[in-house]
Amino acid sequence: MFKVGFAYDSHRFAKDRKLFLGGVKINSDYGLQGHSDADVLLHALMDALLGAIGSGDIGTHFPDDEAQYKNISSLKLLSEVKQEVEKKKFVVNNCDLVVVAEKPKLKPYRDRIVSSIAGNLGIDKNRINFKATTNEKMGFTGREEGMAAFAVVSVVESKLWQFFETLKMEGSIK
Ligand SMILES: Nc1ccn([C@@H]2O[C@H](COP(=O)(O)O)[C@@H](O)[C@H]2O)c(=O)n1
Ligand SMILES: C[C@@]1(CO)OP(=O)(O)OP(=O)(O)OC[C@H]1O
Repeated sequence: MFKVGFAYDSHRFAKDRKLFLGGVKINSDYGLQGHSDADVLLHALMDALLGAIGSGDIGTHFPDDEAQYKNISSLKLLSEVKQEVEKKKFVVNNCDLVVVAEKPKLKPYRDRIVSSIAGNLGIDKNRINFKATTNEKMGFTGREEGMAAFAVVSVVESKLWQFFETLKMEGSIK
């Protein structure tokens, strides 16, 4: 069985905070406000993964009033979400991710962000697509009050995935 998940997250800019996107430290005068490291991109990705497997959302798994999550790296939370995906016997097929921000320019970080997420999820880099867009100076992102991110993911049942892998090895499919 194939399933898809979709998610949105946003965080307000804050001084004296480091900016992390996809687990990668980004050069910026501002970071993002949050209980965790506020990695808005990983938050959208995790919520999309949890959505795909019917497991709620990050706020339920990692409550923002629990001290253990204070300033936690969202990469650690992503590892837990990955375990949840495996527990439900699914494999991540692909992720399409977008950050909405006027600045900083994120294109130069694309490869690092993709590698970071692929490494954490243990999947091929070609299964992840990252992009960034401005909001053409409109709305809260346009006014540079914060950043937003969207994520779409697809997951495949592990057994079906193994079946496809066998077909690939036999050369029956690409
Ligand atoms: N924070 C951002 C925003 C955009 N980009 C890149 O610029 C391209 C054009 O963006 P528009 O919002 O004007 O469509 C976009 O496709 C990205 O390649 C970026 O790197 N960082
Ligand atoms: C990531 C968590 C962890 O406590 O905290 P925040 O960084 O505040 O992020 P948000 O997306 O507002 O809420 C989800 C929480 O699970």
